Amino acid sequence: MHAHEFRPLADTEFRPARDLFMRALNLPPVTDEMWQSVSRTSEPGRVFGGFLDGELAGTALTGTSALAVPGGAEVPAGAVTGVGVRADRTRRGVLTGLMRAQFDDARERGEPVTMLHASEAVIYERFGYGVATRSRTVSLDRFRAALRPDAPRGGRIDLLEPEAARTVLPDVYRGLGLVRPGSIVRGDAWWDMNLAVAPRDAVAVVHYDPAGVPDGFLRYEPKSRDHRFDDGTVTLQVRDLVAGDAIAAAELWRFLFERDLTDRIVAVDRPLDEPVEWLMVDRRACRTTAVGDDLWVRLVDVAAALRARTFNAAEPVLVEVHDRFLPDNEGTYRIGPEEVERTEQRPQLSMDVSALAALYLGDVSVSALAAAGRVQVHEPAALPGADHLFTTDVVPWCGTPF
Ligand SMILES: CC(=O)SCCNC(=O)CCNC(=O)[C@H](O)C(C)(C)COP(=O)(O)OP(=O)(O)OC[C@H]1O[C@@H](n2cnc3c(N)ncnc32)[C@H](O)[C@@H]1OP(=O)(O)O
Repeated sequence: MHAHEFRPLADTEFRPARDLFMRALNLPPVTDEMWQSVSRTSEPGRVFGGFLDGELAGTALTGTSALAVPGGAEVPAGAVTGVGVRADRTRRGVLTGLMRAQFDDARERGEPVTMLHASEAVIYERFGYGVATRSRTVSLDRFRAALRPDAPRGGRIDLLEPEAARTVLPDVYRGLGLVRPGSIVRGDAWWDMNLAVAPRDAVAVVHYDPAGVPDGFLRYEPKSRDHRFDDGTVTLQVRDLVAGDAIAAAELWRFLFERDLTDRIVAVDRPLDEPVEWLMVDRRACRTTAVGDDLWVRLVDVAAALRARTFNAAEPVLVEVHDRFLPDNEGTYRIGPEEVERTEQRPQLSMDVSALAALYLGDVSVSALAAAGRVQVHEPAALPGADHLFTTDVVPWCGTPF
């Protein structure tokens, strides 16, 4: 038996922890130069170490952020990342202890929610996480990708000088506000790291409305193949496109479609309902090549998390929540537009807290989870009302890797 210990790491331990994480992902340790940009993501008190017999065996860190929920509130939320356990120390409960340390810390800080992007889909459900947003990858044939004449038009687009991206883009993102449920606050450390890891040929552009106010931006990287060895096609890889309205979005796509020396545009992490095809003369020039789970959410404090979002007008529904990892969340909740309260009444529905997390931002319906056996229905008449309560008019989307 090993002696387990879990604690926040001291500043001097941040870099060894980062190297351990990189090795767990089969990546090389960070260089001194990279550490300059990455180190700020290690917030004092929020980098956790898991020790076996006194030796660092695993790590996980939380970034301080906030999550937009249905109704528009921004809920304080811990962004969990940097999770890794030494390959020779896995399956000894190190991740389990790190998760518990993170949830305790989130509760102490009054964060009712934690969130992450998962390396594998089978890791986090046991800790109560559920898939709360999904995203798609689109691939566009640039030579067929003309916009329809009735596509929204307006404003102007400016290229950013590479050095200006770090100062301009955070302000533009902040100015837009969190554009959908599922969008998250990007702190300074996030921008430091993301711009530092971008390749040197990365391009950023900003869209301005007719009054000169920035209302959207885009970052992409041209990937060219050398025509002496193969067909020499060039793909623009779009990593970040956030727009405040339909005009900015259409203009940013137009900018991509009109790029010279470009054969293909591939955009990752896009909202499922983004109307790119509807903007195009030839909608088949846009193919969805992947749809995947995006943001995983954990309701660390179920009542506080549910109270932070709005629900549609409908009769309250009585939901029994199972939570093996954080059992003080267990119980029956009356969930309605006016109140979320614990109750001793008999539940109409039962579900694991991971299923409730999947419902939280409106990405999936209660009925769909019931059909999959993830929600147990004791009173079938309650199901349509529960669907209506949780439904949102906007498809949730995160769009921020971390
Ligand atoms: C948010 C992010 O940062 S995502 C990045 C996650 N990191 C990685 O994928 C790096 C490579 N993998 C690793 O470092 C480790 O294998 C981890 C972190 C995934 C798991 O760490 P471990 O210390 O082995 O987990 P731990 O021993 O606490 O396992 C808890 C349970 O989860 C299960 N489990 C853990 N990882 C996996 C997995 N990848 N696939 C299936 N089951 C898993 C264990 O079998 C165990 O089950 P049990 O309780 O029924 O026995």
